[in-house]
Amino acid sequence: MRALNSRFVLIDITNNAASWRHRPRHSHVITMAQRGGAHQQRPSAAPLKQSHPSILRTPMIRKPSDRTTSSNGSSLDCPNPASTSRAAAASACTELDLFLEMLPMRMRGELSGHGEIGELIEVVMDLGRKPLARFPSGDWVISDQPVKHEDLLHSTSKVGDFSDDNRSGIDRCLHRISAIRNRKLQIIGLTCRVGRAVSGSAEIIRDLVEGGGSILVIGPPGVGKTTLIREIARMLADEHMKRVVIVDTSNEIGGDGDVPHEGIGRARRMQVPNVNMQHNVMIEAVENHMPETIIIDEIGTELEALAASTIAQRGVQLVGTAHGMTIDNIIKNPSLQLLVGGIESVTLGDEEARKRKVQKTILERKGPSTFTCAVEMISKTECRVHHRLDATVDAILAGKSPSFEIRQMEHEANVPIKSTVMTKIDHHELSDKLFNENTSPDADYDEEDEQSGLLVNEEKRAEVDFGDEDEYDLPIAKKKQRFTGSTSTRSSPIFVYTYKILEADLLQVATVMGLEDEIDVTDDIGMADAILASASEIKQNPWIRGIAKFHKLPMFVIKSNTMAQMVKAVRMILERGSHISRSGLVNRNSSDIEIEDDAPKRKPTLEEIDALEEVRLAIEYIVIPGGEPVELLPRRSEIIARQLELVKSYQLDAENSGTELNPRLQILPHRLNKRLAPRTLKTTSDLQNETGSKPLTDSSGGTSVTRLPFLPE
Ligand SMILES: Nc1ncnc2c1ncn2[C@@H]1O[C@H](COP(=O)(O)OP(=O)(O)OP(=O)(O)O)[C@@H](O)[C@H]1O
Repeated sequence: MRALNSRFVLIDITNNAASWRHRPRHSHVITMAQRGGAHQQRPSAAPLKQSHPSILRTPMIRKPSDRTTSSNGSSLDCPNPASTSRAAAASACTELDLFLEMLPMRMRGELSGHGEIGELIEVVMDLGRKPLARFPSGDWVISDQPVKHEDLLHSTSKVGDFSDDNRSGIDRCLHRISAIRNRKLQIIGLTCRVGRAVSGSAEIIRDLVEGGGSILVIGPPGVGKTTLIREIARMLADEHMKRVVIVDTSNEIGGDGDVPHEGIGRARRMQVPNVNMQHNVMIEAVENHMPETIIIDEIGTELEALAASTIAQRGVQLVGTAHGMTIDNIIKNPSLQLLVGGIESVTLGDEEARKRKVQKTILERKGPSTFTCAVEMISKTECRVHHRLDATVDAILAGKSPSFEIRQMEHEANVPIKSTVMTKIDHHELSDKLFNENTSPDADYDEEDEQSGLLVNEEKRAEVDFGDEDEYDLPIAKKKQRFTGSTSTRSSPIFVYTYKILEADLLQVATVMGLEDEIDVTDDIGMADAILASASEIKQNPWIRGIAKFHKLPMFVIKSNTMAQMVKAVRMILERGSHISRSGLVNRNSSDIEIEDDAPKRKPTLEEIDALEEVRLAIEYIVIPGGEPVELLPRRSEIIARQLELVKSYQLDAENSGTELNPRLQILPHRLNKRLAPRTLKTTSDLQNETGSKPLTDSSGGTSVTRLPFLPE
């Protein structure tokens, strides 16, 4: 079993992997042999190695007459689409051959001999740079000769017109060719992605697809979202005889050209003339073509989210994708919030707040979420399933841990092999959970599993995970530079090795503080300048201290993974790193450097807690992600002073927007001066004297404020 994070309770619902190897009812993996006809196996003489057995392809018919000679005398494996009709070429060659043919001759020769050519993901051609091929195993330099204008011209001449989103394709193929232009709009770079219909790729969520609910697929670029929903379209149209309409904004699901690719089966495809019209076409699909299911790739704007919610309200099953790592990203994205029902801040009465045991100002879901369930794609063969999206959103907004199921699939056979139901919980909740609960985190789930024919392990087992990987993490790009800086003038950032703290959170905080060039993360402890860990993890795993000692690294410890603590940690790490050498960063007394809470030493009153929580929620859910100001409730002046401290600890600005008798803060989406000035905490009278209704200046006295950058989706 793979190592899991200690913040999860893991209940393995499979006794062994074999119990999941049986297919869900009615399901079968469609292989090329089973589908026959157009999906027959490639003749063994085919020149290109294709390692994935379930990739749909047109049959390879190779006759001597098919071989053509290019202008430079080279022999090609496929007929030249320019000399025959594109449709004929498509049926006579594999799509990969057509893809390779689009590349300049010198690159084609090198690339087609590569051992992993069947798994090629992308070819990247940037003017004046060496052309690169991206494989699952990593990037590969195709040629030492830099890309020339002629190379780009050759490739663009082989593809269709570029639409306003700078994307194009090859007729009846699923490849996506994306252009980068210079300021004169000339093409100076191309990203050529190999598109494939991967039969069986939707087996991992077959039960959700067949269940008829709307499904939101989330994942980072390139993880396989489009491939998954293409297969869902085919599955629903061909196996379940549903009326499926695909709104194909970039022709990526159904391929380029007017006749859609066979990978979508009987599903119909509507093209979108202009990316800004995607939402119109979504509504048109429902109004004109009586679909039972609508498939839509890349819901990215508020209008598209609105159209999706309209479609869902009309009882049509919706399968859509959005960029983002987790549902939390969608909640924090103001354009996409609607997909999860929208969010509002609600102020409860004293009585209600006491009854619910929550602070007075809480965040709540505004309405029903557009999608029934959500799938967070971790990789092409692994995903997290949130069976009830609204319950997940409610849990996140209430600061609780959502329940989800992790599913894995055998790569080659596209057969689901493992499923685990998980709840992410805090350590102090852990022991209660382990000893007081004998039930699954989601009691309804057992029933559903049994109904859907999944074998459920009788002895559901709760485990604490002590592995290295955070299941809720997704990998991010990490720089691998060694810090060799001497003293005050370090040119490279300080590298932090985080332990059980999301690297993305740390980077996000650094970006918000404008310090992204000064601090970075590394997963190589040998390269790190400091370790940042959470106190609860260190309690669980005291050996981390040994590692820190061995590498002579200072260890900064935060008590909770809040943004405010992270801001303080960044500041402290940089303060220490900015004026001392690497050896100076060593924590000589080898004790942890604790990041103190901003909270007062005395026990805070309920009113204070309520007021500070109001600030935290407003900043983390509205001001930072939405870039909007938030006006807080009127408070007593001492409390406002505490709120202001907290606002400033996020490096944000605030103004007094109330009256003298009824002061209240408005948090502004401006960040304070980037310089690491010591914090000066203002008293309430300072606040009233200084601000009136004007924005507060920061401690450096500067009044110019820059707009807070939007956080990545
Ligand atoms: N199950 C799979 N097996 C093999 N290859 C796959 C699979 N899923 C996707 N791929 C390949 O991975 C690449 C990226 O896939 P895809 O375009 O579906 O990703 P995406 O998440 O939609 O990306 P983006 O968000 O950038 O549009 C493609 O080359 C595709 O052929």
